[in-house]
Amino acid sequence: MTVIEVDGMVKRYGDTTALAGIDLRVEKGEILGILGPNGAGKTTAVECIGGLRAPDEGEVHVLGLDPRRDRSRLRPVVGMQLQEAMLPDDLEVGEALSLYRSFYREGADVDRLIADVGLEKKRRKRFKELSGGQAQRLSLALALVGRPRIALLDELTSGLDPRGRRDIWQVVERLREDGTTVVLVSHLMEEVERLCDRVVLVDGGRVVADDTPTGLVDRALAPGSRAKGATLEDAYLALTGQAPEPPDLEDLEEAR
Ligand SMILES: Nc1ncnc2c1ncn2[C@@H]1O[C@H](COP(=O)(O)OP(=O)(O)OP(=O)(O)O)[C@@H](O)[C@H]1O
Repeated sequence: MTVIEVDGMVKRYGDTTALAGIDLRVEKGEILGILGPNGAGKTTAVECIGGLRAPDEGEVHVLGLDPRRDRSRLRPVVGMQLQEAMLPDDLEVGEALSLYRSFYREGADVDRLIADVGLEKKRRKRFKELSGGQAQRLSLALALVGRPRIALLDELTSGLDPRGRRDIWQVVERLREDGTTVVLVSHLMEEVERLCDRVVLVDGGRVVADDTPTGLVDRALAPGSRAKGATLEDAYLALTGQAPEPPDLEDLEEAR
């Protein structure tokens, strides 16, 4: 079952075309990674899917509904982790989660969620006292507190230490076991290789590749490259035109 359908999505900010016609499908229970250089349009795409922004052109459907027009119907089933959570400065971690939990008829166990994201010792800390990584963990917990059927996670683990990253990967793996559909934006190839069933590579506001992580390596590089140790990062750099230029043979000859 297709839960997210995007057709020809265009978004402009003044003179800047952030999305130049994006098509995207996400199936139920799938973990889709969105990769791409800074400014490629990843956050804009996720914000349009989550109903925070309206595309200028094209169609977006989530569970067959319009994310903006049907926002109140989608709110209980779509959880969004944003790059920057906005909470009152003095709200404590435990209070914020209990408050958000109260918005949902059925939701996560707050104590369990706090433990899962590694915030047990910060339960009584106010939002303004959290470090960047702690605020990031809280924003993920807030996205998941209503046990959403679809989780939109923007830069899931950026700013987290290696331990924190692994904690959060386990949280996402549990979402997979529960059948939650996940869209995650990431710059970490290790994260995408570990978690994602499929990767959409966005560059310049367009989808330039859509494949499994291993399929992407095969597609981007010469046959047999994977056996020789080529990685998703190599494929990413090749597909986005960021791979280092191979040395010019004539220059090498001259240097000898
Ligand atoms: N609110 C805004 N007003 C004007 N321009 C914007 C706005 N938000 C994004 N843009 C521009 O739209 C383009 C896409 O930005 P977006 O944040 O979607 O990219 P991204 O792929 O998520 O980047 P990053 O990896 O740096 O987070 C960029 O050129 C950016 O400067």
